[in-house]
Amino acid sequence: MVLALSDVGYRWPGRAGFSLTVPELTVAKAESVLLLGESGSGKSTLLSLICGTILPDQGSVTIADTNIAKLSGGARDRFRAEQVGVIFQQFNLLPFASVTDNILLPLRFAPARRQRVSDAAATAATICSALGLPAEVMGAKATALSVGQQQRVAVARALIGQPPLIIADEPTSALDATSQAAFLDLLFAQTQAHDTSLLMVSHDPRLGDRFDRVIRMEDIAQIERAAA
Ligand SMILES: Nc1ncnc2c1ncn2[C@@H]1O[C@H](COP(=O)(O)OP(=O)(O)OP(=O)(O)O)[C@@H](O)[C@H]1O
Repeated sequence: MVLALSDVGYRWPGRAGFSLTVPELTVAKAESVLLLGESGSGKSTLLSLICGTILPDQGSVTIADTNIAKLSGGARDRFRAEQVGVIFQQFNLLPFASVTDNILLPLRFAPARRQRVSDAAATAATICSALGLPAEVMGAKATALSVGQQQRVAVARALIGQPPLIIADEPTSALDATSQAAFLDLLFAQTQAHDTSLLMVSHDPRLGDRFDRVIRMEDIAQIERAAA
């Protein structure tokens, strides 16, 4: 398994009203999984647990056979950079850095991932071209791009150096239906070419037929929500 959660429990510090429990969640190598859930059902909390930006109060989150809670903070940051490509809802690009520098950013913290890329700038350009980004934009600042182009840069940054797992948090929410379909075509072409596992979060069930498996927050997690 590329990703395995077992008996995970989490409560935000100081927020007694909300708790999330996930008995089991797995994603296999090369598998694509769509995770559906209502707003407030804990999807972002779950992704933070998977990325190791928060640690479970109980249970384990295992990526590529490593329990991420067992790593020290710095080692966990490096491990995440090596193993996980993340596409956030807001893309989180560095606004004043060039497109190329934004894409190469995760490699700075991930020597093994860096080693899979012999010529980093050329690889960034190849991925961008596969994602339909014109070569002229490579030197442009991220802020100069359209939303659709920024989204492709975020995808290229997640894909570079072939991390085994891609986590995507509502990456299509800013797009119309046609652009959504085109975006998923590009994303799947890349993940399938490299046997990359994909866990994507959305509230849109219409995306489901593109994925190997669709799961719902209410089926995999128990959420406790009490009035504050
Ligand atoms: N950083 C945080 N600190 C404290 N509480 C938080 C934090 N992030 C989320 N929560 C709380 O956790 C609960 C679940 O929120 P979460 O963002 O995980 O849900 P979601 O399914 O991702 O929602 P949405 O689809 O609206 O993004 C909410 O009660 C929220 O207030």
